[in-house]
Amino acid sequence: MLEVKGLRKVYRTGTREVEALRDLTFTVENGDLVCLVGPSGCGKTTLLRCVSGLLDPTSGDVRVDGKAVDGPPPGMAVVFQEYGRSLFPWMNVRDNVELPLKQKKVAKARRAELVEQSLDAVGLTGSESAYPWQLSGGMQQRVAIARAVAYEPQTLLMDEPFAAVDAQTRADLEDLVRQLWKRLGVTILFVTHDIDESVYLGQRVVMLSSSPTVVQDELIIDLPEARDQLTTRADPAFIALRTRVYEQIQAAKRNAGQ
Ligand SMILES: Nc1ncnc2c1ncn2[C@@H]1O[C@H](COP(=O)(O)OP(=O)(O)OP(=O)(O)O)[C@@H](O)[C@H]1O
Repeated sequence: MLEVKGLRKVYRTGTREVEALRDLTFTVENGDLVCLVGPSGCGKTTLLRCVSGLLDPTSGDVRVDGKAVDGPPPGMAVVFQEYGRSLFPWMNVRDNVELPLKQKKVAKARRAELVEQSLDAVGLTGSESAYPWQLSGGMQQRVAIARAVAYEPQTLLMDEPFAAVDAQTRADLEDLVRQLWKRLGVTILFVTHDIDESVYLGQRVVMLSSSPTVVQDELIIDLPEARDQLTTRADPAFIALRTRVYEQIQAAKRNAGQ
């Protein structure tokens, strides 16, 4: 279980202070797929950096299975928005996916197996020898997802991973995430500013206010487990849920303006 309790982050640069996160509390049960949605600049990246141990919070804490996070937790992998910057251009696809496994000291034969399986899972079998710059944006993001999946994480953090790809690729990648989640039983915390995406993907949506950020509301997404881009998005229940999330985000912006 991932627990975020009373998380606060104030950035201090010289005499300037920015209170990015004011007070965030929420939990993600093992095996859940939870989406965090909030307006631009509300501190989503800051939150993920605190959860993944890359940044120290000013106060509050993050626990994974009861243990306080102090540095990157071993069973966690992150997929960032900027795939162009997260893949090494001088390494081919195979080597990019294999690198974290080498760092984890996984034996060679097992590494080869994991690389093959994860590239197959994201539909990239045959692209092992290509370099990132020879691939489309959507394919590069698939490589980043394969790299995270090969690591066999218990928890996968995704920071607006599809913000930079076109709409059709985005829809394919959303379906890929749900498919991998079901197949691997991994816990996913997926951050997005896209309301429709949060409702389509999540079992639960945690809505954040504008900065300084608090949890505005949480919503259970009681849509059928089997989702597809056409029928789910046309379902009146989907439309009602997205309207609720939209209203909450608008309310959060109004409150911030006061
Ligand atoms: N290193 C830093 N130093 C000072 N302020 C920062 C730093 N990083 C982020 N901030 C500030 O903290 C706030 C939250 O930023 P953050 O990038 O976490 O938001 P976000 O929700 O991920 O943004 P976006 O939706 O645009 O990706 C912003 O006001 C930002 O300017």
